Amino acid sequence: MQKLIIYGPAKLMGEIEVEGAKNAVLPILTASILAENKVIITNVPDIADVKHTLEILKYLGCKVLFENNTVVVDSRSIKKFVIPPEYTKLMRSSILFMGALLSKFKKVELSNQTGGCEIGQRPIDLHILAFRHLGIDVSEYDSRIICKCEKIKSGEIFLPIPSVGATENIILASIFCDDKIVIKNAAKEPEIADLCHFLNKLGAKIKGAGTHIIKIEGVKKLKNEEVVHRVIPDRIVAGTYLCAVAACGEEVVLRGVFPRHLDSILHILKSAGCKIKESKNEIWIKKEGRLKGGQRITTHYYPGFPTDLQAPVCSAFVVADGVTIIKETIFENRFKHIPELIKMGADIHVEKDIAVINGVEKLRGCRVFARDLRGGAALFVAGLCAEGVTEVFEAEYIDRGYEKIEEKYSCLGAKIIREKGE
Ligand SMILES: CC(=O)N[C@H]1[C@@H](OP(=O)(O)OP(=O)(O)OC[C@H]2O[C@@H](n3ccc(=O)[nH]c3=O)[C@H](O)[C@@H]2O)O[C@H](CO)[C@@H](O)[C@@H]1O
Ligand SMILES: C=C(OP(=O)(O)O)C(=O)O
Repeated sequence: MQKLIIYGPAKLMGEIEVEGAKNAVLPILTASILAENKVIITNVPDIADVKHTLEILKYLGCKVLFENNTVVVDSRSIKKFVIPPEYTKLMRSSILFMGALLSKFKKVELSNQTGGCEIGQRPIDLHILAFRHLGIDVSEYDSRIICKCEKIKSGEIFLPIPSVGATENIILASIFCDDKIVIKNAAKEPEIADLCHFLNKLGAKIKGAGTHIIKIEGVKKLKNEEVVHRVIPDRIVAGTYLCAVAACGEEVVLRGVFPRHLDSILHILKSAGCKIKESKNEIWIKKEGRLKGGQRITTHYYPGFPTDLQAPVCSAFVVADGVTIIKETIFENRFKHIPELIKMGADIHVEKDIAVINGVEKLRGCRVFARDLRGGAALFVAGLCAEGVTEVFEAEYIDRGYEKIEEKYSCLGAKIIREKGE
């Protein structure tokens, strides 16, 4: 078990380059099995979920190289369309191989036991309903899902919830459809636009990505040429840096970010007293004194406040002056960081999906356990601003989505070491 030992309180100063987005690179790597030639993907974060995806690609028969944040995938040798549970269990987004393998082979078989963090029930009913609507025969036996079809039929799909994963799976399954597929109430997250941008480079015909209506015109074949694609910056990693500066104070410049992807968190932190300036690819943040409470934060689909930043922002407002209310509307079980924050001295009351935070002057370091990725990041942020030593156990959760977190925050002046835990 990995643990991060943080010697707080830290003042964060300096400049940092934000890594590529986990939630964009995972579907893009999955989509790379469709390419007719090599793909070169740059700005790939060196995180556990990327390594797991590469393991699946290799298992399927792809040739894969990962060096210096660049992945080269050659899927011309891909042979398999069945993914065993030991691979799907590695992470949640293994479910996206359903759509990609269906496009490739018109059949796919995988375990419905996908891994990742337990933050809610996370059913895949909308993925399956949509597949059936496209003429795909979907059956489930012994926790395995088997999908097959002769062709992908045209049509319109209305998603009752703008699910990110369902939107991506439908897109991946649709690129060779017999005419046109329209997804209504599609998810608008920037990572979906990045996936579609990549697929269009490969030769797909997708319009409307980033809006609620996505139109896919089926193509017979993709282009046989090498494609290079740079993954968009990780808005959640960037948002976590912003929360850390808001919690600890001082002055940081985030480089290589898209500020427009971060509007919701920037708005909240500005209202809470942080000084922030944005330019095309940079955000400057300065925080002096205590953050102002009094904020009402409700998670929502993009461009609303992201559920993935709910835990990190919670750690920032734990030490704010005043009461802050956070409502989690996307996942049922995403407050697992709160009992750990309370151990550190936070004053938080949870009633169903609402957390009421009475800001305290300071936190004190102690032993805490990460229970999921973003909850782990929240404990890391809390450890940075706490007095004394915080040990964050089960740091493997954090490693799913943050590249070398201790090294990056050390560059900003924090004192952190990583150790094998007990
Ligand atoms: C790899 C990736 O990109 N993960 C992100 C993706 O997860 P993921 O794609 O799993 O999230 P979804 O947008 O699908 O889930 C949103 C809500 O819809 C529900 N739902 C979803 C599908 C379905 O078939 N039925 C159903 O009821 C889920 O339980 C959840 O309550 O979007 C989430 C919401 O922004 C983020 O927290 C995750 O970081
Ligand atoms: C919940 C997350 O990821 P995943 O959907 O991969 O579990 C996340 O990135 O916060």
